[in-house]
Amino acid sequence: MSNVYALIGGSRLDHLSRLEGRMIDRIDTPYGKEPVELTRGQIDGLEVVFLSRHGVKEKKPPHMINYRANIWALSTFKPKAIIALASVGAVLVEDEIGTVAIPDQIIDYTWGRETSYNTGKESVINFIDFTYPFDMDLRDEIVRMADIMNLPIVDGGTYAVTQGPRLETAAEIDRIDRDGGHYVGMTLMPEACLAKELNLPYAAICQVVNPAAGRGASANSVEIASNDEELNKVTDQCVDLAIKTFVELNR
Ligand SMILES: CSC[C@H]1O[C@H](OP(=O)(O)O)[C@H](O)[C@@H]1O
Ligand code: HPA
Repeated sequence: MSNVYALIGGSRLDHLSRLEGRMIDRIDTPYGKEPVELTRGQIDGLEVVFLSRHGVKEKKPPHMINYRANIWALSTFKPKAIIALASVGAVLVEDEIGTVAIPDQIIDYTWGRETSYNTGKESVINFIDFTYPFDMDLRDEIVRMADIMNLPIVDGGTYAVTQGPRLETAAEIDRIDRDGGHYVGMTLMPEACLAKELNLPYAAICQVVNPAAGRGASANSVEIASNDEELNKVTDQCVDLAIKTFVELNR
């Protein structure tokens, strides 16, 4: 098989209509009975495997996603890079709805999730270096491609991962702000550290869909409606940015 690149779609993208020669794989993993459904195909001559993080038919809320199975299933294709799309709330008021950010740091506030492939039965524990949670070369490539595409993005920022599925309180967002968080979402952990344990270059493209709790006009202004044209346009731009980055990496 030629080089394969992996795209993870989040709450705003559960299928990739641009895939040609589409094939569906259901991958069994050691991490639960349910196989992980992946879609494979070509875009611009490139082999792409697509994962809908929340599932295909049944939608798993962020705290119930089987992250270990998802990343394991992707790893069976030995992807050269994984780009994850994620919707976020903006902690800072200057980051308006529609802002695209390429985060470079993570603060993890989740609990009770399976965060490792270490089982306690191995003779060697895999203590990964997680100083820089995203693959910096892949991040740089995404940022460079956004520049070539003339797509405005925020280069960097800290993604705070909350447990969900409830949204945060205003005080929790104030705390995240004091801690140095810029974007808030519920899914990039443990996705990022599991990818790192398996040595898979992983980076994220985040799309702001609402001001975080207490930072916007309304109490709960999460806007994930799939019929919102402006937001859909930005999601398409994020997909385009990911695919063009893959094409560039493959040159
Ligand atoms: C009401 S927030 C919805 C959902 O959006 C984000 O998911 P994803 O990263 O898959 O786009 C967020 O983390 C929540 O899970
Ligand atoms: N909080 C947590 N996750 C989110 C948000 C939010 O405000 N918006 C989109 N995903």
